[in-house]
Amino acid sequence: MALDIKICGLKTDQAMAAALAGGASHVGFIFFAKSPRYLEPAEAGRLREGARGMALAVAVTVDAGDGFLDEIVAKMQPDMLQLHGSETPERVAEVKARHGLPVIKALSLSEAADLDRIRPFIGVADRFLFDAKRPKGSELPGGNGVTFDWRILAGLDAGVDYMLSGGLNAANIGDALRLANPPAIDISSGVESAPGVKDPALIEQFFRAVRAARDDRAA
Ligand SMILES: O=C(O)c1ccccc1NCC(=O)[C@H](O)[C@H](O)COP(=O)(O)O
Repeated sequence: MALDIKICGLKTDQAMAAALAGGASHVGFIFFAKSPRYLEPAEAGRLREGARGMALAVAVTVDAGDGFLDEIVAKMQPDMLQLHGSETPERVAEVKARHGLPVIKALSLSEAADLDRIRPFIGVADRFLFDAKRPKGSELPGGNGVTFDWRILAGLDAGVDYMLSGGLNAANIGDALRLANPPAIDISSGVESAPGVKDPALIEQFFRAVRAARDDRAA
């Protein structure tokens, strides 16, 4: 089974080049002003050009209004939108209809009961991104480098398409793939040398770890 890999929070040509060289299927850009990964839509538009035809460009927003979404779509031309706030199923449907783009809905999980929150979005969101809950004191809904108990995904209805996210890195990706067997994975701070600073060497190391884990499973 193919594994989609999203490298999120890209800000530089060097990090983009490393993500594409490793085989990223998705590249993500953050439009949340408090994030150290924030990019202006026009700059994200410039960077995403380098990925055209190689990886899908994802615009990550948090409870964004129509005006900001319109600007992002016009200046960046994303292939997908990731809604990473407290958007309702109705808002997800509205955003999809307004922009005609597939939507990834991010949901934070910490216990099996949280899986119930997925149900109202089924048939509305095109894909889910399951992340950890934000730690106390963090202003960021994502990009916190925190994992959740991947074993709760065993209770997920078959056929729910999702990206496993939250605190992944080269050291734990083997366990994550073994325990959850996700169709897609997403990583941000695990390939950074400091908040918001992607490290091409860490990106390369992550892809190597993914390949090694998959080779082990195939053997
Ligand atoms: O990364 C951010 O700064 C961010 C800020 C606001 C909303 C979402 C954000 N990130 C979204 C992502 O898809 C991250 O890749 C995801 O949360 C995992 O991050 P990490 O735990 O650092 O790998």
